[in-house]
Amino acid sequence: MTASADHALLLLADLGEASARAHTEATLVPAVSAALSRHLPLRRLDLRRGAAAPGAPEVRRGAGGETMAVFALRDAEGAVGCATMALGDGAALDVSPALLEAIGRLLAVALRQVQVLGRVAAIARRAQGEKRTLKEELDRVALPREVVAVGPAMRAIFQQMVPLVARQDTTVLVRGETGTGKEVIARRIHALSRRAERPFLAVNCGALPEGLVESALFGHERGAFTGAAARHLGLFERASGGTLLLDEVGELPRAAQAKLLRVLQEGEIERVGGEGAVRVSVRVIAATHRPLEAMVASGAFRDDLYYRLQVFPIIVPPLRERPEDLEPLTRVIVEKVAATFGRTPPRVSAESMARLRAHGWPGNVRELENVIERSMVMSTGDELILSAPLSAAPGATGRVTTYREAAQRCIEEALRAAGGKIYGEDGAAAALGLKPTTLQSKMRKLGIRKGGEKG
Ligand SMILES: Nc1ncnc2c1ncn2[C@@H]1O[C@H](COP(=O)(O)OP(=O)(O)OP(=O)(O)O)[C@@H](O)[C@H]1O
Repeated sequence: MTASADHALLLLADLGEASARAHTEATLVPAVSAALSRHLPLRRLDLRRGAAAPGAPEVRRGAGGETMAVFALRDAEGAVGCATMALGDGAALDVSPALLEAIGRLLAVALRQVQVLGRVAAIARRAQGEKRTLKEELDRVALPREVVAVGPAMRAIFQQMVPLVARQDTTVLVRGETGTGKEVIARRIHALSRRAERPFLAVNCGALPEGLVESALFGHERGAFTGAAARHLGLFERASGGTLLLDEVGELPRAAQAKLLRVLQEGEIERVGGEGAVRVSVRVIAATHRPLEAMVASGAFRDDLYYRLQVFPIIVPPLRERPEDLEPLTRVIVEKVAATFGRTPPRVSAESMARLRAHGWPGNVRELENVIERSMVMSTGDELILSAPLSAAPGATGRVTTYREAAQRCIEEALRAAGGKIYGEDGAAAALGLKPTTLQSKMRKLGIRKGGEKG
């Protein structure tokens, strides 16, 4: 008995439909097995990609009375593999070589199709993965909303230099006037570095009392000096694995400079009163607004340390040299201050912006923050009324909030103007209207050294 033409057509139609629905090899075999079972006493179906098949379909009796039909999976493009069907009793009579060949063609097409679909799915998965990685990378390097870098100089710093240097452990020297955003840059480098999960610590070297500089940075052992009641870990050890910002690095006394050089070169510190070296892994970012070259020339700053720090300098331009940043900075700061006041951000009129543009900003972004904060306190409506004058005092950085800071700044400026000289008619004491000894005592209390060296 031969399968009727109708029966064969129905079988092939069912098989074609079932295979078209399968998208993976794993779902193809059960789907086509189910379709075949509706027309034949199918016990097992085995599809083997790449396996050699007989030239013409073979039908033979297998062990246990089964009928085994072995035929090639071949389509217009060539051979794909081999199929074996185990059929129940008497089926042999129902499967003609022509029907087996037709089944073999349909299955070959189906196998090629799931193979292509598999490849497409893999490509899509990879593309998805790449898109995610790319997006993660973009998110990672994208600036947080509150950091403004619109002008070309700041864009180059935040989009090119910072991501580049963040990947390595290089020492970075950030130079720029006070309040330009040196610490913002240092934090960004840390955030994009492999140390991001470890601490970021910042210290203003100029604010450390001279006698305590080394202990603050490198720590001390118990009993290292009077008052050292217990072992104290310095900033280098506390920043372990992370980043340490040494702000106003030019203010470090020479002895501390030598120790800093050792950390940078050998990755080792020695606690004050300690006997051995302690290994530390800390990325150092130094910052300064001082002309380090002049300090090297005068001997106040070690030249070897200077060259070690200069490996990757980042120069931050003052706010007056990046007018493109002023308006977005104003907007961001107005929003930030409004949020802390729990208010809706007021509007900044064109006239106010013009006034802000005309200002010189000696205290840079910090001064702008201060001006906006002060103006916000005074303007209660929905428009920002700028304080007049803009800054509390010409040249003020806008950050001076305590007597200590004001006094420090005042003395530092007088010392700078007098070239570090305290005594004499052209000395800082005379300029401040103080007795030299009074000035010296104030300097000691405030931790100020003359001209950044030992005072
Ligand atoms: N690009 C910027 N976008 C937004 N805010 C900024 C930006 N630059 C600086 N600021 C803000 O200005 C203030 C001063 O910045 P920062 O402390 O980084 O300056 P600095 O150069 O380190 O100052 P100093 O020389 O006094 O140490 C901070 O409150 C900071 O958030």
